[in-house]
Amino acid sequence: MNDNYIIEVKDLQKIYKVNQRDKSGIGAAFKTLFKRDYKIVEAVANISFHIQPGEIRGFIGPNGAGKSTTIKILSGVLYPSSGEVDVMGYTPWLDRETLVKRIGVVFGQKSQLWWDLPAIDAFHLNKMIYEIPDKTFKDNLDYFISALNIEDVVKKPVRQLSLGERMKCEFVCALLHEPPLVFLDEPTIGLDIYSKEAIRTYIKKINKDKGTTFIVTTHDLGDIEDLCKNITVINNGTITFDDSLENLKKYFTKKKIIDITFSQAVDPEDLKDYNIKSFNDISASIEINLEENNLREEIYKMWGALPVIDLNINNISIEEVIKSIYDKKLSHTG
Ligand SMILES: Nc1ncnc2c1ncn2[C@@H]1O[C@H](COP(=O)(O)OP(=O)(O)OP(=O)(O)O)[C@@H](O)[C@H]1O
Repeated sequence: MNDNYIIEVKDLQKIYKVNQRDKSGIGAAFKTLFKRDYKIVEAVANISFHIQPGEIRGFIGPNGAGKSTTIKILSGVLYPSSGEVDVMGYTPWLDRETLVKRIGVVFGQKSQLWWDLPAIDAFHLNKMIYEIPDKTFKDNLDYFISALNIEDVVKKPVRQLSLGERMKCEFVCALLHEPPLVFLDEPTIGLDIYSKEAIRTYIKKINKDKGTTFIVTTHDLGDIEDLCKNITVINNGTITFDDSLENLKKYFTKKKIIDITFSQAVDPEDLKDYNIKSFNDISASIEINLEENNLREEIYKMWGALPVIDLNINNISIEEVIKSIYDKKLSHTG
């Protein structure tokens, strides 16, 4: 496989065989003891992609798209049904023990810390598990404590920490053994905007200082916009977009959203010639395609024909952009 990539995935497929029962109840349960019906779920359908060292890659998709299944295969937790995967020279499901020492995982919704113990104790436990040399452990601990400003935080029992403080400790726990590759699963879920911003700042700092590659799985598009240069979108088990965020946005610079407020209720019939994104009698959001329409003319036309009191011209939001990929209105692999 290609030495320039930290992860290379070729034609990866994962099929789950799910036990099916037509009816509920004891009778149906008894019947399945003798005759089982199975349904095949193709969670990952022959996907291929690669990631370069030092990237912060967004790996996103709607619920049930196949993200967790793919990440579990990449981290050696699951066997695939077919395909090839190379993670830092290892085949994850065959070399799990070695690979585990070279990767880190942070789950926004699952803690690796011990509830009743201070985080510093969990860090020392990880030192033993990962056989981190004394000096590396001390240097990394000093680096993270100072970078994340958690000198006092690490000494308190985890149950007394705020979610933001706990997340910082989760990061330290996952990174003390200096893994070159870290999987982040919803790293900012439940955090307030300041803590989200702080966590994103630390991810970027660690990526810059240590060259750590991060794979970020998230439904928070703020994480993607702030952190990731490249994104891979998976939907129904297939990759529908795999390129830079910049190229993704380029598709949409030809479109503008006009948010209009009316002085009185408007009949939706009066807007029938427009591509309406939302409408509620006294306000509307209208999408204008600049390749087909002249923005200036459209605005003059609206102003003349409708009781407009306020009007704002906006770019398409990242949410709209990603939604159009999820809705399969756009697919592209770079
Ligand atoms: N152990 C399993 N057995 C059977 N089907 C499974 C199993 N794990 C996942 N699936 C199915 O595979 C598909 C992909 O699931 P997966 O958990 O990978 O999605 P996801 O993108 O991580 O979703 P979410 O954002 O909701 O976590 C779904 O249809 C799911 O129901």
